[in-house]
This record gives sequence, C-alpha cells and structure tokens, in this order.
Amino acid sequence: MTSGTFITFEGPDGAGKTTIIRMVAEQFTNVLLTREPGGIDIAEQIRNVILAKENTAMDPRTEALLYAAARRQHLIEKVKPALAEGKLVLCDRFVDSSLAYQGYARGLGIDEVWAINQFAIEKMMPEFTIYFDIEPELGLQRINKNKGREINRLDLEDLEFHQKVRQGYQLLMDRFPTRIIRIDASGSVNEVYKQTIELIENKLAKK
Ligand SMILES: Nc1ncnc2c1ncn2[C@@H]1O[C@H](COP(=O)(O)OP(=O)(O)OP(=O)(O)O)[C@@H](O)[C@H]1O
Ligand SMILES: Cc1cn([C@H]2C[C@H](O)[C@@H](COP(=O)(O)O)O2)c(=O)[nH]c1=O
Repeated sequence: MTSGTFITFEGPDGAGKTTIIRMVAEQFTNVLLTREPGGIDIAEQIRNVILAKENTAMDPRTEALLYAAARRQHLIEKVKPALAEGKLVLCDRFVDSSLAYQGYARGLGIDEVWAINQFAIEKMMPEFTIYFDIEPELGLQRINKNKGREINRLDLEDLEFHQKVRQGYQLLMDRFPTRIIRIDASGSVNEVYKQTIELIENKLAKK
C-alpha cells in the first residue's frame, strides 16, 4: 500500500525534462526528485555501462534488459520506500522510455519490451506521466548548445532514431490516453514550467 504520489516525466532527448523537474521539485516539501536510469548506486553503475560511448557493440535486447534491471533496483531501493513515506516522487524517465526507445525506435516491439518490464515493475505504474513533446531537431540543438553536458551513446544515434523515439511516444499517448498528458515543450523554460506546475497542482488538488 503506497500513500505518496508517483509522477514520471518523459520525452525525447533535450526536451527539457531535467530543467523543469528541478523547478517543480523546489515548489514542494516532502518530495523526492530522482531519475532513470540511475538514482541509486547500483542503477548509476548500470547507467554508465548502457550509456558509455564505447559500448557500440551492445545488442538492443541487452540494452532493454539493462534498463529494466536498473529500473527494478531503483524502484525497490528508492521509489517504493519514498512512496511508503508519503512522498511526492518526481522521476525523470520510467518505463515509457523503454517502450519508446527500445520497443519502438530500436524495433524490439512495444509489447515485447512491456512484457520484460513487467518482471521488473510488477504492475507498479505512475499515477500520471507528463510527456514533453518536442521536434527531435530542436531537442538535439538544445543539447548541442549546452557545452557542459556530456554526450552519451544514445544522444549519438542519428536523427531518424530520435524521430522514431517521438513516434513511439505518440503511439504510447494513444495507448494510455488518460495516464500520459502531453505538454508542448518547444516554448521558453518559463512557458513550459507554467504549464507543468499548473497541471501538477490541478491533479494533486483532485486527489
Ligand atoms: N524550454 C527551453 N528552451 C530552451 N532551452 C531549454 C529549454 N529547456 C531546457 N533547455 C536547455 O536545453 C538543454 C537540455 O535540457 P534538459 O537537460 O533539461 O533536457 P532533458 O529533456 O532532460 O534531456 P535528456 O533527456 O537528453 O537528458 C539544456 O541545456 C537546457 O538548459
Ligand atoms: C530510462 C531509459 C532511458 N533511455 C535513454 C534516454 C536517454 O537517451 C538516455 C538517458 O539519458 P538522460 O540524459 O538521463 O535522459 O537513455 C532509454 O533508451 N530507455 C530507458 O528505459
């Protein structure tokens, strides 16, 4: 039995999730801000393996399994305990990333990737998911402008891959129309933040 609230943030690379989630977290007390893959030591170690630029030989199924393994550990070690303590858990990426990136863009199949993730999450899903929608060209431009950000193996995929990721998310919005809520992430930081905080406050007020 969980008493907190679990919200996930999704979108293509460079959509602005990390920027906005940090601003949102500052507005709440009793909040846990975390991310996938990572958020705890074991999952951060898995993240380093998945995203290392030199690991170009990684098989797509290995990639999907590693994301699911990191997810499992993070869920058990960090997310579930925080929810049990009544926290608001804001998570930068969750299972929808695996469905969009590995299931659709890598071509493993959304249903197949959903199935392996069931072993990891045991039906544990967010109350709702905010999807930051952006043209991949704009997302990648934002990343490339940020000289301080390390470019990882997934960022180095070609534009076609990133376009497929976005198509994958569009399919997920059709599949989960009540859980996933779209926000236009192409505007300024302040515009995107305003939409996001209003959405969260409305949802929390209805709980
Ligand atoms: N609305 C915005 N307008 C312009 N630039 C933005 C906006 N939001 C974020 N940025 C900038 O774009 C870059 C990527 O933002 P951020 O890291 O928040 O995206 P992200 O969705 O978390 O990306 P990724 O999933 O690839 O880590 C950063 O340099 C950030 O400062
Ligand atoms: C959870 C998850 C993530 N990915 C991809 C998405 C990004 O390209 C990287 C993570 O980097 P970020 O800067 O933290 O966004 O990994 C994925 O392909 N599958 C997943 O399940």
